[in-house]
Amino acid sequence: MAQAHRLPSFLDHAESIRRQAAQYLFDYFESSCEGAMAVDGEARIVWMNEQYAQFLGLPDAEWALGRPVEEVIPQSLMREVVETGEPILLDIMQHGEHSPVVTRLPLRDAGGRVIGAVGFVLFDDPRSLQPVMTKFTRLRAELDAARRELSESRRARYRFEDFVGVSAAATEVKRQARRIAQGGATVLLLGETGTGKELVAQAIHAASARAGHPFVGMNVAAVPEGLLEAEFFGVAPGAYTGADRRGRDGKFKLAEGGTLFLDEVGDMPLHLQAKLLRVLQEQEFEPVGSNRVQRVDVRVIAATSRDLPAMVADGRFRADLYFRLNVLPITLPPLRTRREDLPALADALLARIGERNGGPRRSIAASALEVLAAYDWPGNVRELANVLERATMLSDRRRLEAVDFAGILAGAGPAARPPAAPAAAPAPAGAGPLAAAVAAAERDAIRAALAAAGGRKVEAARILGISRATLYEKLAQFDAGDPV
Ligand SMILES: Nc1ncnc2c1ncn2[C@@H]1O[C@H](COP(=O)(O)OP(=O)(O)OP(=O)(O)O)[C@@H](O)[C@H]1O
Repeated sequence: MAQAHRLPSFLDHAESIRRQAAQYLFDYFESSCEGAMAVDGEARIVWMNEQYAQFLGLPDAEWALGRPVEEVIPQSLMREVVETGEPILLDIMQHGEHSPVVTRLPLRDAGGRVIGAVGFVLFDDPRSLQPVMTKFTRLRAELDAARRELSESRRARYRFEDFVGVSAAATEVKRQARRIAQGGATVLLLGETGTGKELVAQAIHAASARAGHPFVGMNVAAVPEGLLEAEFFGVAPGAYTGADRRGRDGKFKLAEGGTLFLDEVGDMPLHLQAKLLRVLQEQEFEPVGSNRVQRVDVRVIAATSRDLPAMVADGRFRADLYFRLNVLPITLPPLRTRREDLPALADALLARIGERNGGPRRSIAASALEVLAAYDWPGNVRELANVLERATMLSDRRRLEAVDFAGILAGAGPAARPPAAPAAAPAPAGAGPLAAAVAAAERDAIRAALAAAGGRKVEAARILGISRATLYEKLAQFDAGDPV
């Protein structure tokens, strides 16, 4: 029974169904479309239905038989189909006032030789295709916009002028970074969270010979470990099923010719450290699921808030990779060791906030700066920007006073408490819409956790009971200026 499909009677039966299907399909097409015709191997018309004859304005279909196709339809491409043996599946043919949508297929004999062609007029007007065309045009516009946005996001946003600081430590960072920008060597940026490592990385790229090429950033700690290798090196076509089956480029490929910023490189799993070392040394790698070596020309700027030498000593970070990365280290000083930068930073950040949110340009009073100077800033400049943004949202004063920071820095410890306010007591920190209060509470919790963890994000995430990735997401939202 299992072999029934090999029996001659079954094969006859199958062939008869196939023939009926072919006939039915042809009849259906012929009657439902606007016109149909066939030509022989010399492109002479051998058949045409009456609808088509009428459409073309001929006396009748028989009149066309035996004539070269161009004599009846001057712009026909049926001869091309016969000569090339290639179908023209969808085309718009100009015929007088009409622009019918047509399809043309070669006809072959049992030996595969082209013996003619058949053509159908699918619609007499391409407007019938309008819904499809509208959708196509919209999708293409969306794709173009997404591509533009992507290339925009691969451009460095910051330059050295954006790195604010007059202290000796800040000036030294800028001097070193400017010098390093000229060469092409790997750079290692060290410093606590929010000290400006990414800003400096972008500035180095923008001042380097690679400025015209992409700047691609990647936060190693924010990507789940299982996805890191694909994220870095890409995936070969066919390596995965589903959405990734066609393969995709990794960050190294995307950064070709430019700079790859690897944030939190200390969080890189050991097995990938070897692959990273190879790219740094040989400028080559293999995508996931491929053994074809790809070459890249990418400058790597790595950053970490971790103590890499201690990690090397513990065996959690490869010594050879550390030495390879540590050729040109730059340490960004924490904000609490350069409080003299606070006035200039507050000024620049208030200008940035004003530009983004609109409204009057705010300034900051000396009394308020005193309050800020007394605080420890575990989240460094990022935290300062967040605190200033909240103060501008909670206060209408154009010149922010100490009292405007009272509720905001209250959770930050006695050192940060402002002197007793002479003016009316400020509104409680939570007054306002619920979403804003929840967001503010979230920020306070994150700030407190970062303070307790001495600025180490992995530890702060543990205290908060959230994943590292979630913490990074929230910090990024704060950077993006999500209202709180
Ligand atoms: N010296 C500075 N002048 C002006 N803005 C700064 C400075 N340093 C940091 N910032 C701002 O602070 C925010 C955080 O900076 P950045 O993301 O570069 O820090 P990071 O050290 O890379 O932090 P993380 O380690 O958490 O990724 C950004 O909005 C950045 O523009």
